[in-house]
Amino acid sequence: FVAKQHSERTINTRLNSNSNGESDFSTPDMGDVGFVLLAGGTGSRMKAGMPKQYLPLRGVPVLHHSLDLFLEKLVDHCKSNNKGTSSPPENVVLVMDPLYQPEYQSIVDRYPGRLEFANPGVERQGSVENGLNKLVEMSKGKCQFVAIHDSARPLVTIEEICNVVVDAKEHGAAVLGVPCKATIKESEDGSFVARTIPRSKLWEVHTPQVIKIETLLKGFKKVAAENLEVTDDVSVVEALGEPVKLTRGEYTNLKITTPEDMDVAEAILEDRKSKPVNMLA
Ligand SMILES: C[C@](O)(CO)[C@H](O)COP(=O)(O)O
Repeated sequence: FVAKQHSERTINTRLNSNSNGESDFSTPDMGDVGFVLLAGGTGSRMKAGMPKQYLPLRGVPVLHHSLDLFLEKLVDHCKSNNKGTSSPPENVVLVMDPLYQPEYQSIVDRYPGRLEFANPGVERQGSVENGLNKLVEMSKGKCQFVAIHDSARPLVTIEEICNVVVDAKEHGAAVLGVPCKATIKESEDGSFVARTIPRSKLWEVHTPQVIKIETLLKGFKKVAAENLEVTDDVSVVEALGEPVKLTRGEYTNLKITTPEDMDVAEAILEDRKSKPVNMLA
């Protein structure tokens, strides 16, 4: 009996639902949230001959996991939760190198008005700007918030997405993250330690990063005018001096960067026994 109870609890924790099959977290209205999926990178650290977002993970390219989540699983989740009070997301922009776009045209055609391409910029911020402009255009101003996600983070969960959207709606901007486990040292020259940053203050941030569109547009202007270097999206909000909520995420939301990350991601998906991504195969 104890073993049965334990295994039921484990399963329910994994699925994040109670015994009635309802989720244990709140599902926000996603009707005014658009998704920008960044898949324009070259993945040079992977040394795989092709960008990491196209490498096979559980039989489908890495980026399909996020596409499937935003276009199918999250939509199903919103429809089946909160008794119809959470409308599903309607707009997804896929930022992708024009070289690869023809290969993905048939997938885009399967979601008319819901999925569109944007071209990458030179840096991350350029790609985000292009994706955001496309989102504003395709949603005809309906989207108030943008959720920016790295296609190299295929393990993000519906619960994490719901939590970060809830926080962004309350605070204007929110980012998924986890407290740092390692001690982080700073170096000026890459050879010697300059200082150690108190670990209790450090968070490793992930994506999606969810931001009010109006704020992000304002932030882009400041970043361009002051030539600021930003490596993530909420930095733009920080530059404006506006608050960014840290939403506690999962350590499993890793960014596939080097070859061993693929093995870890495969193992996590195997452990979750997650539903296969077959609609895009
Ligand atoms: C946004 C990010 O995932 C936060 O950890 C990270 O900064 C992205 O870096 P990338 O070099 O644009 O992949």
